[in-house]
Amino acid sequence: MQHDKVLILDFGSQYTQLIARRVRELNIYSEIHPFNKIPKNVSDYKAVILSGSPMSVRSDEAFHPDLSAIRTKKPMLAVCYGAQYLAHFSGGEVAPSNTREYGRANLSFVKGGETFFKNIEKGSQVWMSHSDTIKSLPENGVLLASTEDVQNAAYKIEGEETYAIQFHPEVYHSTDGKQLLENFLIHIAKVNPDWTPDSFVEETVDKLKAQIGNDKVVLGLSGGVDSSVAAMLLHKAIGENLYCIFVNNGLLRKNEFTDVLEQYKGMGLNVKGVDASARFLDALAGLSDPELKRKAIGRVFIEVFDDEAHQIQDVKWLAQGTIYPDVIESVSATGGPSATIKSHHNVGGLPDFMKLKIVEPLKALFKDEVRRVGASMGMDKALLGRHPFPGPGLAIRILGDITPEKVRILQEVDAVFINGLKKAGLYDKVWQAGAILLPVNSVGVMGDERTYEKCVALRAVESTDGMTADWVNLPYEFLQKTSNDIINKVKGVNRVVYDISSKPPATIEWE
Ligand SMILES: Nc1ncnc2c1ncn2[C@@H]1O[C@H](COP(=O)(O)OP(=O)(O)OP(=O)(O)O)[C@@H](O)[C@H]1O
Ligand SMILES: O=c1[nH]c(=O)c2[nH+]cn([C@@H]3O[C@H](COP(=O)(O)O)[C@@H](O)[C@H]3O)c2[nH]1
Ligand SMILES: NC(=O)CC[C@H](N)C(=O)O
Ligand SMILES: [Mg+2]
Repeated sequence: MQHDKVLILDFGSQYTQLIARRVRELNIYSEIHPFNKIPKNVSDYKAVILSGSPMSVRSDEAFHPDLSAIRTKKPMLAVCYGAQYLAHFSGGEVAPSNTREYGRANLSFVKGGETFFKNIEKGSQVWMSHSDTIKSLPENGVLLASTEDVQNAAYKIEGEETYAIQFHPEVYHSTDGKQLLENFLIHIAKVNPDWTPDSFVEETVDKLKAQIGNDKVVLGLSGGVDSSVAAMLLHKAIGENLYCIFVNNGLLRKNEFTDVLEQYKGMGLNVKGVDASARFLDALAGLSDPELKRKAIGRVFIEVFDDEAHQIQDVKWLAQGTIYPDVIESVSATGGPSATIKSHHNVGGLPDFMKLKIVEPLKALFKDEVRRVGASMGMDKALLGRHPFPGPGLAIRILGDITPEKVRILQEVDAVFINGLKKAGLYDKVWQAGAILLPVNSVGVMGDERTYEKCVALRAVESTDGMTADWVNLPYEFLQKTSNDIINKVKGVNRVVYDISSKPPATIEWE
């Protein structure tokens, strides 16, 4: 059966895959292509979406593809850079904006009677991430919506099925984003929502069987959602030939090594715990640059997996629970032009000395999709509900260099915070939480004595996919009690602060 297809042209936005994923939620099939490789058969697509970009249209190197095969021939939706692009090169004006426009905004004006804004009202929350702004609309531009700071937040071109928006409908925090995509794709472009993906589990297990055959696979298992779901998929595909390795990198949460090993009992998986704390801490000694720390950790992980693979013998594959956000923030996914934000420890390829091939069955999915895949395999709710915890662990929450004493302090602080959330019934209302040890000492007074001790920050965010996030409005009473508990129980800390930054412009982790 032939499905209607949507073409997404990638200008390197962090969110391009998120556009594809929102489209997928509407049961519509889409393909992402780099902006400079527009497919020849454009007529096969029912609609085109232009993504955002780290590039500025005002730059000499601005991405400037020839869209004549698309414009006026196909319904087109231009997002952020796309919207600026249409304005800048067609008689409008784009300029650097006076104030930085990142994060939440609300529509203060919505033109009535427009299918594009069907079921979306004035006041609707939209998410911004840009530093250029559209000063004047292109030729035949008609204003469709504004926010308080952005006059030209949405426009269409009269006489065409061309729409442009400055905000990002693909991110979860644009509350009517999905509705807007539905309005454009289904009601304007008349795309048939007939693409229900075949059961991901069934399809993936078949693919894994064909790919791996009778080979042996080593899998990095972390206790987290992604690697556990990847392990279950591989277990279904290759059974006994899957060897799971859980590494203690010395940067786990308090008691996590034993707790996690305990949790896997009874799941039918073959799991081995490897304590490599000393190796990791040695590799990190003296490093304080975030990227150098991440790369050192990535390297030691691979060394440990490699050693284990040699012991098992004849291992051909290394499996990881890598998911899409790990990939997009580390490298440019479609060979396109996105910026590296931070190097996730599990991405970036294998060193030459290691001969294992990589298998990553969840690489195209987002966290909440992974959770749904896990649920469809009947996995434990508590495991699936666990907050994400980064592979480099506390190393990227101890700003600056790492010492065993700093790890101890942060493990204690983190345990007070996380156990407190659980006790207060708040854990499941938060997407991810943790504590950060700042490289700052401040003066305090305890029992009439002067102290000069560490400051910790608490971070709790809500998100669906980790790509955008907002800080959680934790009750004051809870923050008050947690702060007291931390300062009273954890020696070496005399000050607690709460992080109130959204992503973007901040990230969830501090490094
Ligand atoms: N301590 C560890 N031991 C072995 N492998 C690990 C460890 N930590 C991370 N990994 C590997 O790195 C991958 C990425 O880690 P990441 O934290 O993003 O995912 P996760 O731990 O599976 O899930 P979650 O995001 O819910 O914590 C994991 O899927 C796993 O393959
Ligand atoms: O396995 C991982 N290896 C990493 O190197 C890494 N860096 C960030 N994260 C997790 O990714 C999500 C987004 O984090 P950021 O907003 O800090 O980029 C959050 O859930 C982070 O905890 C990592 N996970
Ligand atoms: N997210 C985007 O597409 C940003 C576009 C452009 N780089 C800006 O900063 O305005
Ligand atoms: Mg993890």
